[in-house]
Amino acid sequence: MSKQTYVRTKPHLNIGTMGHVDHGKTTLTAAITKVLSERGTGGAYVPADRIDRAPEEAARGITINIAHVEYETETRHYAHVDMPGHADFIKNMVTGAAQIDGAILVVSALDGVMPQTAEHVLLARQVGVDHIVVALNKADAGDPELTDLVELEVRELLSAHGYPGDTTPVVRVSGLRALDGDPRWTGAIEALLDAVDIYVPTPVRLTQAPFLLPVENVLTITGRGTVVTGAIERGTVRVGDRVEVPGSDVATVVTGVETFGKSMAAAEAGDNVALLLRGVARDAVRRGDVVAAPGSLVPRRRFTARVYVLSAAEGGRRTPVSTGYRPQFYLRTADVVGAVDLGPVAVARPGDTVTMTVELGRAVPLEPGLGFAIREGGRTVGAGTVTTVLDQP
Ligand SMILES: Nc1nc2c(ncn2[C@@H]2O[C@H](COP(=O)(O)OP(=O)(O)OP(=O)(O)O)[C@@H](O)[C@H]2O)c(=O)[nH]1
Ligand SMILES: [Mg+2]
Repeated sequence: MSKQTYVRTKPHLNIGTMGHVDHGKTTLTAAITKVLSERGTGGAYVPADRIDRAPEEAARGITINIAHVEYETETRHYAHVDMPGHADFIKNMVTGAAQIDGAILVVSALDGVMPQTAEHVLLARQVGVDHIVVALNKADAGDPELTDLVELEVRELLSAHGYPGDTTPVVRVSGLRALDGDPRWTGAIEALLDAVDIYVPTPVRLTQAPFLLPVENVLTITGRGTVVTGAIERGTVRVGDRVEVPGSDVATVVTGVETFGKSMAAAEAGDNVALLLRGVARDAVRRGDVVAAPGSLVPRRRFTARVYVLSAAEGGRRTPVSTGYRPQFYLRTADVVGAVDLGPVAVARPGDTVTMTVELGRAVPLEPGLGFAIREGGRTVGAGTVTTVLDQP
């Protein structure tokens, strides 16, 4: 792969922008890279039209999924995923959020809390994003008193989902005006980044555990082979390590490790990487699989879970679900159909929290505490946590 080498000098964190469609996530992401590239702490300016470029084009240039950009503050190296706001892209949002250590919730000061603002906060809570910083964007165009109301509304939304809404940093920004170089607004971007540096703690990484990488994307580099990308959930990996894809017959050796186009001697939990796998066919591994240390885990199909069924007001179903219901389950990067058994209760109404047994259509790595989303017909209808992993029937 590449000749440049990544030198680890600062803690690495994964962060992302989320929020309703058109509230300015991509513009803000571009503005962050511009302000930081001018500050000179590290990372290059990535214009919005490059952040939004299609993954197919990125694949030609190899390495990480295009929605990721990297930048550095004085104290940290960040990989930033710009999550799409449109409802159709919640699938990507779930994948993105599953691997971030903190999120920047982008809310337009002109529009306030909108349906996907609320849905993203709910999903973030569910997939284990513990720290959210709010960017009240488009503050250049908003009336200050209205913006105060929007701020209150966002704080209430966060509190309603178990975040500390009263103490969450809320920073008024204008991605657009910061891109123009207006000092008032580049200063606001600096304030936002300071809030992220201070408010989002450096997570404890499980570097000693057996290696596990949930596969986010699979690419082919002509002449070199198959590359898988994603954020390492636990353990470490280096060139020459043996790995497998549990539940498939893929058992191979890692022949390249990269992050953002730079090769790495060793990658560890939290790092966003591309791994080159020796002799693996493109279709032998797919998004939703995991690459793991040999023999370290066995995929399972059945589990019990505590599940919150979203109310109609939250964008969920209007009618109850009952035993036999077969929605899609989003676990790590996997998207699998599952049959629901509600036991003696038999029925769960929108707004209820229930215990259920789930039998997935395909085995995936499961463990107590793993969060997941339940979707049906393009919308999120539930959110849950695995409580017990059951043996295969
Ligand atoms: N006035 C003003 N307009 C902005 C600002 N930031 C973004 N916009 C405009 O809002 C529109 C949407 O911006 P994007 O950055 O594409 O929004 P997004 O949230 O990434 O949209 P999706 O990815 O489709 O969900 C564009 O027309 C931007 O120019 C801002 O700070 N102030
Ligand atoms: Mg966007």
